Amino acid sequence: MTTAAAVDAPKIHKGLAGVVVDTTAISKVVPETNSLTYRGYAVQDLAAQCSFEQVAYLLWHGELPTEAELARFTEHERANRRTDRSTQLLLQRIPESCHPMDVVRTAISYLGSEDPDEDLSTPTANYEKSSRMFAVLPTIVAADMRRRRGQDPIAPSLELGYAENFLNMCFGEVPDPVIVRAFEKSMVLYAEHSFNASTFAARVVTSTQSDIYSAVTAAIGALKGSLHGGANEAVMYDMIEIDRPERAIDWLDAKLDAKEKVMGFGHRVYKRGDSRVPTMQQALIEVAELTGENRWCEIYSELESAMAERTGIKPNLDFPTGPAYHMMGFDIASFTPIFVMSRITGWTAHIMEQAASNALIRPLSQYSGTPQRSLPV
Ligand SMILES: CC(=O)SCCNC(=O)CCNC(=O)[C@H](O)C(C)(C)COP(=O)(O)OP(=O)(O)OC[C@H]1O[C@@H](n2cnc3c(N)ncnc32)[C@H](O)[C@@H]1OP(=O)(O)O
Ligand SMILES: O=C([O-])CC(=O)C(=O)O
Repeated sequence: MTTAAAVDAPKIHKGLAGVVVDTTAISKVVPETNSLTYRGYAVQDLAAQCSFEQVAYLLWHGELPTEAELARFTEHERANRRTDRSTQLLLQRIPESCHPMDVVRTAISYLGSEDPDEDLSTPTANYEKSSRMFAVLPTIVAADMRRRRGQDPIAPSLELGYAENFLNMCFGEVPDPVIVRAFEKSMVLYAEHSFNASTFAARVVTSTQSDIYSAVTAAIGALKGSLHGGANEAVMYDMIEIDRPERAIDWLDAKLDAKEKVMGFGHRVYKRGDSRVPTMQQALIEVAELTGENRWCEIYSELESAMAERTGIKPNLDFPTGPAYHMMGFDIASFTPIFVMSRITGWTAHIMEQAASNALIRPLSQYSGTPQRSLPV
């Protein structure tokens, strides 16, 4: 028999799964057709044909830039790459024992505290702040990676494009064009993905009329977790633990028997595979062919097919990106900060969209605690 209380009980959408909370004109994820578009363009086409600067412009403006618009955009981006002295000193003081995601989170928070117009949230002000964060983040991530290696930072170049400049600041040279293109594709693929957890965190903060730096800081915190952006690091640690392709299946079975999550697999929205994986998997293969290191691709294939056989669960974007970044030469702990460098575009596009059509985000909960009672006398 259904009780009156059960009839009245609201349906709980744990983790907001399946709940549509707002509209967005920035990107569209269609799990049924395995497609993802940014402002109407298929992400695969953007990854194949566009620079990351063009995609950033597209996400913010809704249209791809003309040549003249791109020239102005690029000039502005390059002019904003440098960190100031006080940011450099701050970055040197953050303990190396902390995760590099803590460094980018702190750096963005500090940028906010330095901005005399921190609380100015007009569309123009927010666009300017977004552009600055976009331009300066690679300098911060590269300097932190080098610091942990005991190396001095390399100043940004005004001559190089976004991807080449970042790689140069990390490694002291621009690597082979295969690496540059694979890296740039990863930037395009990571840039935007509708109401994922970190973007939603940014929108929640924005909805209270807080400032853009606070919203991005919250988003960085959300991305750090291993169920979200942190998975790209976890994938590589797992692959290193597996070590050899012939050990992959036993490793996987032990994980599944222990009811542990296999990092880099599964997705809240895609249940038939992540639309971005084929493009990134191809980039991974190209990087492996260049470096001559087949081990990670072999472990990849073993895990992918055994996971499909045992659970039907497919890889997400973090699965090919982890080993690709490793072979490009990045330190594993910097993988998620690199994701931040890309997703700053999507986050800030959403922050501006939320601010332009705001409603405080405040869902309801159903109380499950002790019924009301009196204080002891
Ligand atoms: C860029 C990104 O953020 S992509 C996501 C990166 N995150 C990861 O790779 C972490 C590993 N994956 C996961 O934890 C999950 O797939 C998530 C969190 C991403 C999405 O999961 P949800 O939609 O919340 O589904 P949920 O976690 O409830 O899983 C549903 C079922 O599939 C299983 N499952 C889902 N993903 C995995 C996985 N990676 N390994 C093992 N089992 C899994 C769950 O155990 C659960 O099984 P059950 O019904 O028997 O309990
Ligand atoms: O959409 C999600 O839930 C996670 C994801 O793939 C992303 O943020 O790129």
